[in-house]
Amino acid sequence: MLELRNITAGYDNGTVLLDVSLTVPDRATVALLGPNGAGKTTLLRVASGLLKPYSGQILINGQDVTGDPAFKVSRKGIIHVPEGRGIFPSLTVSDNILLQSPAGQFKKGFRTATSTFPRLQERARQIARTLSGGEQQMLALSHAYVSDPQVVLLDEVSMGLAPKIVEEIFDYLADLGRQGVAQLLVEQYVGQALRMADYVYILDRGRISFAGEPGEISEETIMNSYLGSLAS
Ligand SMILES: Nc1ncnc2c1ncn2[C@@H]1O[C@H](COP(=O)(O)OP(=O)(O)OP(=O)(O)O)[C@@H](O)[C@H]1O
Repeated sequence: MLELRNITAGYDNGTVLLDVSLTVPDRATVALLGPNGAGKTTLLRVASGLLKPYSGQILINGQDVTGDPAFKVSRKGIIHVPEGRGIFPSLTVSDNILLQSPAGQFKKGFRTATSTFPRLQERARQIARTLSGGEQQMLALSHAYVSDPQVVLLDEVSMGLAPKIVEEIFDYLADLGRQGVAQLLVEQYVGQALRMADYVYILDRGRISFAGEPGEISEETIMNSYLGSLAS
């Protein structure tokens, strides 16, 4: 279980998150929604140890990891698939999978990645930057399969992809969920996120404005709240 407790965080030019608390229970899919600039990416960066919060705590299975660097947080089972895919564009597919795999487990990692995403097998020697957008996203997502994580933080993994590929990517996320991997999902496709999620949080200007189950809120209410946020 991943818990963020009363997180306040930001950058040199100002505070972005104000007293944010959020829990990702074991095996659950949690959607983190909100308008542009609300602080969703910042929250994922705090959760993965990339950004140290000003105050508040980050706990993994009850253990306080606040202030731990990202590599230590990832060793505890929190994998971050960042906005913009987070692959090494000038390396081959195979080398990217090598870097995603736990130390000494490349062969197993490669088998897992290519049985999940057969297209990566065909393109193993290809330089990652030359893959299609969908294939690059599959390569980014393979990190979540090969490293046997507890929780995957997914930042707009559907961004910039054709609708058919987006559907395919969501199928992979559903599959990952069935394997028992918990997910914290930042997503622009609100309807799809609501269908997949066990719990939903809405972030508005750095504060949680809603926390509950998907059945408690409609897509329309969420979209209207985005517009309200932009108008004010
Ligand atoms: N590295 C940074 N340095 C300074 N300010 C930043 C940095 N990254 C983000 N911000 C600012 O923090 C605020 C929240 O940004 P963040 O990317 O977390 O929002 P978001 O909800 O993910 O937005 P979007 O949906 O547009 O991706 C914005 O005002 C942004 O300009």
